[in-house]
Amino acid sequence: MNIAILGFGTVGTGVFNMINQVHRLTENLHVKYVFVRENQKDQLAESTASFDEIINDPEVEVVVEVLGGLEPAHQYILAALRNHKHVITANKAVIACYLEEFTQVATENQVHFYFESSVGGGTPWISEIERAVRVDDIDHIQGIFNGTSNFILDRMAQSGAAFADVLGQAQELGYAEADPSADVDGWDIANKLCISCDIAYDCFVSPSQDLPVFGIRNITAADINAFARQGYTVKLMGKSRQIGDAFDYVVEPTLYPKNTFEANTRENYNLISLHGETIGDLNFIGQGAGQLPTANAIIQDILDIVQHRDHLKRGFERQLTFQANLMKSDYLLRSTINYQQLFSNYDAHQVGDYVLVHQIPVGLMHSLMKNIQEKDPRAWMVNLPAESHESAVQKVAYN
Ligand SMILES: NC(=O)C1=CN([C@@H]2O[C@H](COP(=O)(O)OP(=O)(O)OC[C@H]3O[C@@H](n4cnc5c(N)ncnc54)[C@H](OP(=O)(O)O)[C@@H]3O)[C@@H](O)[C@H]2O)C=CC1
Ligand SMILES: N[C@@H](CC=O)C(=O)O
Repeated sequence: MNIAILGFGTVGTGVFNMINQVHRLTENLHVKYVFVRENQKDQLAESTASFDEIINDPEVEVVVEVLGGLEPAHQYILAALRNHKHVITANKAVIACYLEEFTQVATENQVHFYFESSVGGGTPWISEIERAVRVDDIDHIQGIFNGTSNFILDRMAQSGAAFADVLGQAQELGYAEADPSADVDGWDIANKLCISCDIAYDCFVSPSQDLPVFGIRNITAADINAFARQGYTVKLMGKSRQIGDAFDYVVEPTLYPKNTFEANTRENYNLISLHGETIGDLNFIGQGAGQLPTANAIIQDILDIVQHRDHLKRGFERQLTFQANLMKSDYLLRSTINYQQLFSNYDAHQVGDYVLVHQIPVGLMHSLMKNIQEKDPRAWMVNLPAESHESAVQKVAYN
């Protein structure tokens, strides 16, 4: 099978090397083209800077898109599908925006559009949601979906290193996005959560700036230490619940006691979970970022095409309504501004360096936080899930 790889960065290089060096089922795979920028076209025998050469070559059956970003990735994927090439991509930003369109164009042209590596890196997550929904309605998705932010939080907690230094290490290791603000501000998780909801709920969820998304840019060593001293760990989580015809969706730092799976998810690993009616909770752990785990998942998709293992096709026909305030929760907020008036309708009081806000609707807390950050850009908040709550509040806030 002839393959073209679009992009020769961290992931593209990994796919190229694995196909050429790892001879198990990959021995019948052949990389015919590697699409690069004009000034890099002499890099390899397979390099080309002409996308047209690739899509007009009838010998190319599979196009692997690992350029990143929205354009030209979006147009290249559509052109490849329309030229009857199967497309595999790790690019969650473009999938989150255009999955509905890609699915439709792939179906019209009788080719496959596969994207296992886009969520969870090497962790088999998309394929397991697809299996789960054959039997169950999934009503809850939650997880550590971003390797870079988990690496940063873990290294800061373990070694006391500064945020900027650890981010630099994540970039050197190939975990971070080209623009790492997507990793630290939560938007990479937002994209991954959209894709997961699309498949789990069969309802296309478009990423938008209105979604409640809050990251770890403002976390300090003092925050991490305050929680760690009492046995709690901060994780940047993506969460969604579906209740009746409504669903919610949130990305936020969250506090976990040290004996939980979440607190023990280290380095660049992801821990992603779903809840189904009959299966109960299912947890998946694996490397969520990095060259070889991601390339591995891409090659699994290629082999699914070779072996005619068709993935689930979703029509995105369900009409679910997004409700930012579907759930209430407790938050610890650190800010220099006077919060009294903002939280006057809620039980909110100062405990140590933080304000504890009880049982506030999640979407409302996020929109109030946006207001707070207009006056205090360094403000930060962390969610306290019910299961962490009792002991966390008492220990963290009062010590
Ligand atoms: N790294 C990881 O762990 C994971 C990454 N992903 C996703 O995989 C994709 C690729 O990531 P990664 O390999 O890390 O990113 P890189 O930035 O390392 O690689 C992207 C490559 O594509 C090139 N490129 C971008 N635009 C063009 C263009 N228009 N024409 C030619 N070449 C272009 C870049 O060149 P230049 O540098 O000159 O811009 C770069 O060499 C992204 O969508 C990412 O989100 C998914 C899972 C894990
Ligand atoms: N930047 C992403 C790469 C994988 O999706 C991450 O850190 O998780």
